[in-house]
Amino acid sequence: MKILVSEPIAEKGLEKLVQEGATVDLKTSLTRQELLKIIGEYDALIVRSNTKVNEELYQKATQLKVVGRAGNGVDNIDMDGATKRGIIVVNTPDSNSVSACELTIGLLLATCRNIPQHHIRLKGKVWDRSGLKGMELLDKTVGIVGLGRIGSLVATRLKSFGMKIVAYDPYISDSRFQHVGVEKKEKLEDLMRVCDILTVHTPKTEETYGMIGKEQLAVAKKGLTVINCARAGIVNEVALIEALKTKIVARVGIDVPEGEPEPISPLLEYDNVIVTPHAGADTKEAQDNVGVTIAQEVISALRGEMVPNAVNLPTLHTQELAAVKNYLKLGETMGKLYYQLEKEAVEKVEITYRGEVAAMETSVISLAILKGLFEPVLKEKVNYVNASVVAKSRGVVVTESKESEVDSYLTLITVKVISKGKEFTISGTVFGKDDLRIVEINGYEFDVIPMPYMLIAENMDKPGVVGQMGTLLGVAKVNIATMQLGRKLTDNRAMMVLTVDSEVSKETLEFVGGVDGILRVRFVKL
Ligand SMILES: NC(=O)c1ccc[n+]([C@@H]2O[C@H](COP(=O)([O-])OP(=O)(O)OC[C@H]3O[C@@H](n4cnc5c(N)ncnc54)[C@H](O)[C@@H]3O)[C@@H](O)[C@H]2O)c1
Ligand SMILES: O=C(O)[C@H](O)COP(=O)(O)O
Repeated sequence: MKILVSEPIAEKGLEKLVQEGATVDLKTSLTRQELLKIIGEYDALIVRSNTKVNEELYQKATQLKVVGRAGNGVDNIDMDGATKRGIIVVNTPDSNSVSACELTIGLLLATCRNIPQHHIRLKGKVWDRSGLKGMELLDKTVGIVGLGRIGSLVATRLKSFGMKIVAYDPYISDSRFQHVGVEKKEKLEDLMRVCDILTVHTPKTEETYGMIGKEQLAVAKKGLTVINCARAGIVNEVALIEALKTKIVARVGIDVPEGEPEPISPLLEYDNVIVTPHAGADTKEAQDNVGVTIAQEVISALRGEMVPNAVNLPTLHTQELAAVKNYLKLGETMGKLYYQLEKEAVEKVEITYRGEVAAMETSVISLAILKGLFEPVLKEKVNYVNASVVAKSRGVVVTESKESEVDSYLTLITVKVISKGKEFTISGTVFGKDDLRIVEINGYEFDVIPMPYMLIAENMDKPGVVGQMGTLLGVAKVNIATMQLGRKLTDNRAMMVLTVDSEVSKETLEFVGGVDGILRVRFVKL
């Protein structure tokens, strides 16, 4: 595992990567050209907000499997490009929210009380309070745009100043507004009309970029204070400067000015504009959190495990992930069996979830099944991120259905693979906490614990076949660990599933296949 860290992360995070056996190169002052020259050597890249992870980089990054964003915002990462190539993007969305919230409050207080301006005068040995009258927060209205993680933390803290809080966020439920104790505004303009202080906490997207512009500032109360601790450009800087000139806006506090990391924003020229150089997450606590979390996630992702904060995968919280973990293993195992038993190209995959598993986040289990299905033919080129893209590109139709009830088991997954009119089915279950079992293949019933090496044979249900097979394996020094037989009395046929302790050579397989009554036999590796 070779990992390039292109921006500073906490020592603890670097240590964790090394402890997990990775070779880590910390190179935080590479030029773009230098980065592009060496990126082809690495399995993973860890960045913050200054490294542009885009098409130009992906084209050179021939080994890249994981991009770790040591932080929250992923606006510097081309997500489609990553997904297309099966590159998993992980971030640490919760690890620095408190620090970003506290800087927002800090900027808000500093802005409303002119703290930096006072500081600069006094440092210059000038004792002069004139022209810097501040504004109290008590009884003022703050308008929060984006009531997510940071917006909610800001709301909670500002309540203790005796402020009235209103918020605009069309993408969250009314109950979330109630839970945070904030008045909901249906329209952004309604919020702009009533607030004394505006603070933005949305991600930077096509929709939010410039969302606070000329029109929105035109309806604002005169003397508005604007705080942006989210991303540059969510508040349009040209409109903001115009509003400063016309005194619609009285003060501004900004953590990320346009042009980052170059200090080129025209806002820097205004005395009533306070700026910080994207320092929201720069606390020891946040960086330690972020560093350790991203190290864990990148390692898990490189090992092919499902990660809670994978940005280009269905969102899973840690608890949900713990609940589906064994089903991911089971699904992948079931998927892996198909191309090792059958040679027909897959046309359709029908997945049915029954019982307990039907109540879980099954979309990721379906991805695990597809990953397992295509892995034997595409090797490392398929993973959780691109499994459904791979299926689609191969013309495979995937359907998912759920039934809450199931006979005989508490929980059951059945995968039906359809190709050229033929159907292949496999079912599996999880007993107790983590006891995986394959319980059906093509209508034959078993209770098999999947193991790394297995022999699966179809045979005539007649005396002597099993014995001869055992003898031949013994001669070839292949030790049989377990053996199970499933039979269909209707057609005199049976299926044998053997778990063995070592690989089975082609020659041995041919001998076994030649036994009278063996219809076909396959060696399966899981
Ligand atoms: N300054 C820093 O150092 C720093 C640190 C961490 C995060 N951030 C930034 O802070 C911002 C918020 O982060 P978060 O963790 O709270 O994100 P979040 O995803 O938890 O919350 C964002 C909220 O914005 C809402 N939203 C999206 N589009 C919207 C729109 N058009 N109008 C109104 N609301 C909209 C979403 O519904 C969501 O509730 C992000 O831009 C993030 O990159 C900055
Ligand atoms: O999105 C984030 O996590 C913050 O904006 C911090 O960005 P940074 O890691 O570049 O400091």
